[in-house]
Amino acid sequence: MEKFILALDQGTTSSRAIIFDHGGSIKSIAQQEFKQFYPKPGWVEHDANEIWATQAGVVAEALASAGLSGKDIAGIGITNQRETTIVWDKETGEPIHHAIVWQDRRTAEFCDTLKKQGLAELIQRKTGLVLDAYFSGTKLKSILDHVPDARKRALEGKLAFGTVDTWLVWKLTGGTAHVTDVSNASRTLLYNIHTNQWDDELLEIFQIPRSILPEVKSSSEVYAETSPSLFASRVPIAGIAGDQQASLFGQMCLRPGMLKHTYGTGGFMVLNTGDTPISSSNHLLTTIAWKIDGKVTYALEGSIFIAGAVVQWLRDGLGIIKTSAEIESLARTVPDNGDIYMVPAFVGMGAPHWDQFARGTVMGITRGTTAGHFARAALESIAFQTMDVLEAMEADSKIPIKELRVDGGATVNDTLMQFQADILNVPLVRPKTHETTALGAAYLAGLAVGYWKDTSELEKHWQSQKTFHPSMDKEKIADLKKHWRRAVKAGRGWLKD
Ligand SMILES: Nc1ncnc2c1ncn2[C@@H]1O[C@H](COP(=O)(O)OP(=O)(O)O)[C@@H](O)[C@H]1O
Ligand SMILES: O=P(O)(O)OC[C@H](O)CO
Repeated sequence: MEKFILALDQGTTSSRAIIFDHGGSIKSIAQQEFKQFYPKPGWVEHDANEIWATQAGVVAEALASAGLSGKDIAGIGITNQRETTIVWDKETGEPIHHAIVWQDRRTAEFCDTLKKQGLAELIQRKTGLVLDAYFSGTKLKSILDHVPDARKRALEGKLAFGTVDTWLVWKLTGGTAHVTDVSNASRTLLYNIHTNQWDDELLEIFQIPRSILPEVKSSSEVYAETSPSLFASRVPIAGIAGDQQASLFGQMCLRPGMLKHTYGTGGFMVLNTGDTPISSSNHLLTTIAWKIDGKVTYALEGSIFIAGAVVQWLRDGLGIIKTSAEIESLARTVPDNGDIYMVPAFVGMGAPHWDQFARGTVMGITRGTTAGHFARAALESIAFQTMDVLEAMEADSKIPIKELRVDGGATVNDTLMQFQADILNVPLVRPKTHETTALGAAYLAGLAVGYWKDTSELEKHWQSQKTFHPSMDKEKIADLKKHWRRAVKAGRGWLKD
């Protein structure tokens, strides 16, 4: 009987379950949004139990709508919002605190203190990361420091830390497996990407007891089987990768020099650099793409904190659109941005600026400014940020970028895609399968259980749906860039005097 691969794609705003067939096509899909908590300005939390409940719910829904059960699934792949930090009690399985989300800025001051102690260079050398509140290490420290007795219980071996992948595997296995994969571990500030181990010196700097950490595995292997209480038959959990690395894999960027950009809540450009960890001179991250069959593949990454989230803000914060899709028709009510520039530094700025204390700005407002201009400026802000990262990527890799493969929720927006191709002066290629992140996780799992033979079989699945060709004149591009740069400058360091 025909079998399928189930991918769990646990994103920042929603949990998705997608069932893929042998040709890499979607058999069924289910998605559920969950609640975002903003307890203080700059803080972002999730309820880890709700993450699990929505994830389990969409798995049941996807199976039911395809008319399948656990016995039809050859393997499960997991991909997840990265860096988001969860700590739970090993005995009860209860989280001891809300998950602190990757966007959360509460540890910015602590990062600054470490910078003043001159530790940024050492940390970057070992982890490939910029010392920033974005990553898990300082979030984990904050939970251990603020939840009563947490540090003591951690030292007694009673607590478990995990990124979302680890939490999902723990729940799927009924609390028997405490594992993560290299791609997620490489986002913690605690993992040495050169020795491929948790690093004692880093653990000391961030005051993290080793006993709380999961075991680090490859991205494609059978980690464990699902608990008998979940499905009628046990299903192997066989692939794990952080969502941006999974999308690089799903986009079949398997060779050095290939890159993709994902437009989700944030925006993430990732370049495959092969077996060489390239150290960035332009404020990008050196990170692990995946480890398969004992071989580690490295990547360069430019992380933008707010991409599609600016559209959500227009919808939920300002209320000037009712659905995300409406931004496109609203933006088209005006011929151009009317000289409005929006910099959505709502949680500081990531690559290549790395300013924890920047905040959002809208520059150039006049009496003639309309909601249409706001919509256009919001879309353009996503594209301008991507441009900044692409320029850093070209400077670091010395590779002129000839085309950009794109994916993620905001790529349905043709106006954004065309403006992006224009401002980059590079063709944008949107693949047929929008769900490349989930597909990447499915591929990693399917390879581990022999569902697919090798990556050359998978490469045949990748197909372009549409290419956006650049068509803007150079003077116009230069003018837009100049104004964008001035707007970015205006919001830099806003929280500092
Ligand atoms: N038509 C659209 N135009 C622009 N952005 C959109 C559109 N539709 C959805 N989005 C944005 O896409 C994002 C969701 O993409 P997704 O890849 O599901 O993200 P995540 O994995 O981070 O949850 C949201 O931030 C949403 O605002
Ligand atoms: O949920 P996404 O798709 O915006 O991805 C979040 C990233 O993994 C954060 O590093």
